Amino acid sequence: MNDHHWEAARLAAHELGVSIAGTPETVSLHQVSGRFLAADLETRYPLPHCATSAMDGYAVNGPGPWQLLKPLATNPGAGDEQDIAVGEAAAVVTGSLIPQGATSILRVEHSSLEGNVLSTWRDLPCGADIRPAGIEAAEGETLAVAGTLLRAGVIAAAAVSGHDELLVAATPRVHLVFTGDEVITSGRPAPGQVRDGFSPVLPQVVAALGGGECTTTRIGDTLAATIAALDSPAARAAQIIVTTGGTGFSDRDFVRAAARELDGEEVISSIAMRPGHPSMVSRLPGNRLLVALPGNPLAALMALVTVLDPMLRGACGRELEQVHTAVSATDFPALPGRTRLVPARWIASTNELDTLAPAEHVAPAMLRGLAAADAILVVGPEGTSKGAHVSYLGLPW
Ligand SMILES: Nc1nc2c(c(=O)[nH]1)N[C@H]1C(S)=C(S)[C@@H](COP(=O)(O)OP(=O)(O)OC[C@H]3O[C@@H](n4cnc5c(N)ncnc54)[C@H](O)[C@@H]3O)O[C@H]1N2
Ligand code: MOO
Repeated sequence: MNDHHWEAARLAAHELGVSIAGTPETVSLHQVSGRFLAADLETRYPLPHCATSAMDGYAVNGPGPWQLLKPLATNPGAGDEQDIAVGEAAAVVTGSLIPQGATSILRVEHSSLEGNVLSTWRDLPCGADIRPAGIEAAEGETLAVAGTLLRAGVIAAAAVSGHDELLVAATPRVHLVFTGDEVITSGRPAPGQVRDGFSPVLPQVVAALGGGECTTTRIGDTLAATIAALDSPAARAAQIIVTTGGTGFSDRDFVRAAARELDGEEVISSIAMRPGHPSMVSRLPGNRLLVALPGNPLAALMALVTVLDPMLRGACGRELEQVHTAVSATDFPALPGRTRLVPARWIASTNELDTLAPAEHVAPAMLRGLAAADAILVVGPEGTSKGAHVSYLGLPW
């Protein structure tokens, strides 16, 4: 078996994702939540596009007291703003256009009105509470770059900067195949059975990473069932097929053999990582990618972080996530030929960088450590020592 280095596996998976990226599509702002921008988001006009009042009160010209020309404000946009000369004022509300001649806005709570003479006991600097046109952004200024996840803040900014629809990355179609005769989906497992840790989370994780809604199927451990699952109409309609389990070399593991039977080209045979070593990526006919995650639950999720996240990023026009740097709370001895991925927690420290401590219960078949984790330590084969820098990735879900 020819191991891919961990970094090389990530890069290869990202490139494979790029190779299956679909044509970006234009989608209504009301439907873009959770999608990824396919082009930089630029303002269509200056923000704000006209000078407006930031407060309810009075537009005034020069120092007070002022003659109030217009005691009642009209709605912003009514188009009946009145020019004011030095010593004059006109009522405004928040968002009103600034009348010609106004030098500042006097807040209503800082004003007193006797007859039509308006005054204030406060200092009123020139420009106070006037929102000048373009103060937030010029026309054509970039608010978010291609690859940004469209969430509330960006979508709202797109709306107020003049967009009705956005160009978003195409959603790669993903088909999930859960293998294992012993895997049950509810209740208490009998001896030899296990509860399925993948089907309750993989669809959501795939969707969050840009894969949209998945199709899923569950199969037992036979070669025929595995071939049929990789060649079913749903699997043939998908661009990425993800299997769980069956990556090993026992007479009960069929994913590699099934991929070969279907003329798959094994691009990644295994990854020099722990856990997750038997992960496999194959290119199936029809420009479809097979990501085979191991059955051990932590191994599968660390393989997902290593391969599926980069692949979906590539397919959605996003960059590979760069690893970050923290301080290691513990020694990790060298482990020649293996990169370790270890669920970890932030701990209080006085270091210049934040400190990550490995979680407990992080063997390949355990999920307890991941359940408590804030991040994933990435420890190279050379290991690291307490207090030294160490790489980490955020949790992608
Ligand atoms: N002789 C060797 N045995 C194993 C090796 C090895 O190098 N030599 N590698 C080990 C490693 S590392 C891993 S990882 C696993 C890979 O196993 P498979 O991908 O073939 O997966 P299975 O054999 O089908 O299952 C392994 C394990 O995971 C449990 N499982 C499967 N599906 C689920 C699920 N949906 N939810 C929870 N748990 C699941 C399954 O019951 C098994 O216990 O092989 C090692 N063996
Ligand atoms: O590497 Mo396996 O992937 O330890 O469970």
